[in-house]
Amino acid sequence: MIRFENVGLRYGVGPEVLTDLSFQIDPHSFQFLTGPSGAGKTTLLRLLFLSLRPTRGLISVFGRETSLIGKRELPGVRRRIGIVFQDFRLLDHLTTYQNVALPYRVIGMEESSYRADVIDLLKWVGLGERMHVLPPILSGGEKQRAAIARALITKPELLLADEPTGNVDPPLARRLLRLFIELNRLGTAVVIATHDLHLMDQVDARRLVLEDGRMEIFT
Ligand SMILES: Nc1ncnc2c1ncn2[C@@H]1O[C@H](COP(=O)(O)OP(=O)(O)OP(=O)(O)O)[C@@H](O)[C@H]1O
Repeated sequence: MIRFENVGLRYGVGPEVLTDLSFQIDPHSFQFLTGPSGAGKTTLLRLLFLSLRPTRGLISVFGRETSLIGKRELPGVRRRIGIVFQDFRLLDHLTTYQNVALPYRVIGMEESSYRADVIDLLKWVGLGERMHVLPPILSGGEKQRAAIARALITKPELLLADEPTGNVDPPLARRLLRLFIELNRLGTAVVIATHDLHLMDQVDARRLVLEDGRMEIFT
């Protein structure tokens, strides 16, 4: 599904933040991406989401080499990937429902064709009662779940989540983890960036560990 071959990444003229990364992410797989603060987890997620290009090496996504994917094709490839950002990135002037429906709205779909899906998904993440409120009055955990629902609405083949339990208490973190596991069971490959050891200890999953720009894999 995703393949990195000797990938290196530097920002501008700075030092290499990621060095010689070679690994694969398989369809339907579940893995954590971890490592100390500043190790490059967010940078790696941005490479996976095609919002950054490697400075050397090759990345292929869904069987296509990313350097050959043109700007006009990018939205189509990205629709197959869901991403939950560390800072949620919800639009404050749209309700929870409208935020989650946004990926459909931007491609001009009729509301009647997705309304029931959006409502079902909001119920699934426990926001059935909060769908008509604006994000500024949601709690941190509710925002987190709204961001997760928005990432899932297009039924992505790959879900990327950056510290998805960073702002929530342990019971909610466990609930979110169960949600990701359930999603994975339904067929989506999942990559969760986290440095929450307690969270990782709850699942027997592959760990991609970044340290000093290099990756070690524990299966
Ligand atoms: N836009 C940027 N320009 C220059 N340097 C950057 C940029 N973004 C990140 N860096 C640097 O790249 C390195 C990796 O950062 P990154 O945010 O990917 O790490 P991280 O593992 O996600 O950290 P954290 O766990 O604290 O979120 C850091 O040294 C950071 O300062």
